[in-house]
Amino acid sequence: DPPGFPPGPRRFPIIGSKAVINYEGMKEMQKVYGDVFRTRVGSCNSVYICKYRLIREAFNKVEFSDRPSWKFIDFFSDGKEAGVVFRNGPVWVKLRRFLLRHLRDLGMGKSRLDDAILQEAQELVMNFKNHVDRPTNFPISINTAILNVIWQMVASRRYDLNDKQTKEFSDMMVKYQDDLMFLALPEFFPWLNYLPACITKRLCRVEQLEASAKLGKAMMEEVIAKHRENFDPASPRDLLDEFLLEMKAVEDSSKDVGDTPFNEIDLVRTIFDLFTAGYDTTANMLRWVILYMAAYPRVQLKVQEELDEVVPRDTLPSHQYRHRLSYLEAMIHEVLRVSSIVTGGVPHVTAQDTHFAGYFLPKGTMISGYNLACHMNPESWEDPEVFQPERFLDEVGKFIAPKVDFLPFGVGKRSCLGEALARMELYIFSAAILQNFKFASVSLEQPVDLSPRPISNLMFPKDQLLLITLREDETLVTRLYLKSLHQEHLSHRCHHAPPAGKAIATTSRKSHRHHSRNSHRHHQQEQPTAQ
Ligand code: HEM
Repeated sequence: DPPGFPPGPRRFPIIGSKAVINYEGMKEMQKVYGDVFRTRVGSCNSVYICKYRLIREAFNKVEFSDRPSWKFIDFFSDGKEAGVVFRNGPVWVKLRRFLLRHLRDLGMGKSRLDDAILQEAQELVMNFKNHVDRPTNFPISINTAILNVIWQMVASRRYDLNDKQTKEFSDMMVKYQDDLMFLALPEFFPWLNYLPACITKRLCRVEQLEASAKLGKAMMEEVIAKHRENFDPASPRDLLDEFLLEMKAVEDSSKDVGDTPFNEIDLVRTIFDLFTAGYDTTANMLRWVILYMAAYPRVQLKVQEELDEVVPRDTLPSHQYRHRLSYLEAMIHEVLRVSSIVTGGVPHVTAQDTHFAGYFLPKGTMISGYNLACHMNPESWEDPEVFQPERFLDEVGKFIAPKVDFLPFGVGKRSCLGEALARMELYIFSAAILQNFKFASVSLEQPVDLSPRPISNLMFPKDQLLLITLREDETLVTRLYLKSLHQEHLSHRCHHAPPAGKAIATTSRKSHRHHSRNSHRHHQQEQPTAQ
């Protein structure tokens, strides 16, 4: 390590050092080495920043805003640097600005895209009905709904839930992400390059990746070709049209426009980037929401009571209801916090030699803003391991947006481009399914498994069986049981709650709700019945 480099665990030749693989591992290293430390995988150093203030300070600086120039990342674009996620310099700046502007204009986080998401939510609810009353895995329709929202935004197109091509595409995206990790191996273990080519190829899953990339590219190219056929420069319909418009401007320009992202390769890769960045993340966040609701039935019930109070049962929860659904918003924030789905963020590298937090970081040092450390910081979050949506509510039950130690979408110049879209999707999809369904573990003997399935820097939930039931179909017995459970809970927390049995017989649904809505300030932690 160069002089002044952050400290870290002992390094060994070839393999590197102890790595951060989970929360406990991170905490242990933070305790020994401080908020900024180094690990080493093979021959690559990686610096972890584990304090919110420092992550924000670093990621707001240009010199911390580059991505690693990994050759394997450009596999999809035939080895050419392209797209937005792993792009650096002025071309990245141009492309990021273009995307942000048009995503905003297309209604990201506003009402226009709201309609597209509502349509998908309706389809999702219809599809979930096929999975009720028997143990089921997460319905695959979650993937299709999320894919369709991106397709609508990019190319005004949606696919049927049962469409064969969608299934192929969705499988390909998941497989591509998993396989890509293997292609990364020679980047960290350069000696692999000296093995016979056929062995390295097999080890790095090159053939599988080639097949996935071919399929992905063919689909993108088909969509682009169709768009070109009826492209009207006077009225761009979607992001793809806006991109074609920029490409035309570059072609028509008599001046030298310098390096530009507006060309065919960047177009295909940028669309692919939006899928890789926005599909698995959002789909798995929705799965986390479902799992946490199944594990914490009382939280689920409170979300549903609030929904019943604010949104008419026969109406889908469009964005106009959002500001009145404080508990739902708090629940989503709490799931974002505890799941910390993009745990280590997407890697950055230093663009030049730099000094930071008392250390020297040479150009090209890989930096990870470790958001899980912030999300579990006891200085900001009381009992951080406890799942408690109430922490995001003020004393009158109104949602309060967190100001520090909350960065599921990153922070600074490279922060998530699709944050507003992802938030809108999480809100509408969670509200729509919780309005209609109840989620539970299959049995008390088979509790919900909230331990993550870590894949590189991501924390995805594990596949598992769940029980989905229709809310309208709840038998009177279940309803009474749930009410008594709830009432019992209130009488534990809230001294003025009436005795459980009596409340069922005499309390009207409205006043019952009144108790539950006002009681969250008395609540401590809701114990999961299934955990
Ligand atoms: C719950 C869902 C999502 C989560 C948790 C999430 C999280 C993140 C995080 C942590 C980063 C890295 C920030 C950094 O490097 O400092 C990121 C980058 C990015 N995200 Fe998201 N994201 C989500 C959904 C989406 C969606 C729906 C889209 C768009 C369709 C999207 C597009 C992007 C892009 C393009 C980048 C790279 C930005 C750049 O390098 O300039 N994300 N996201």
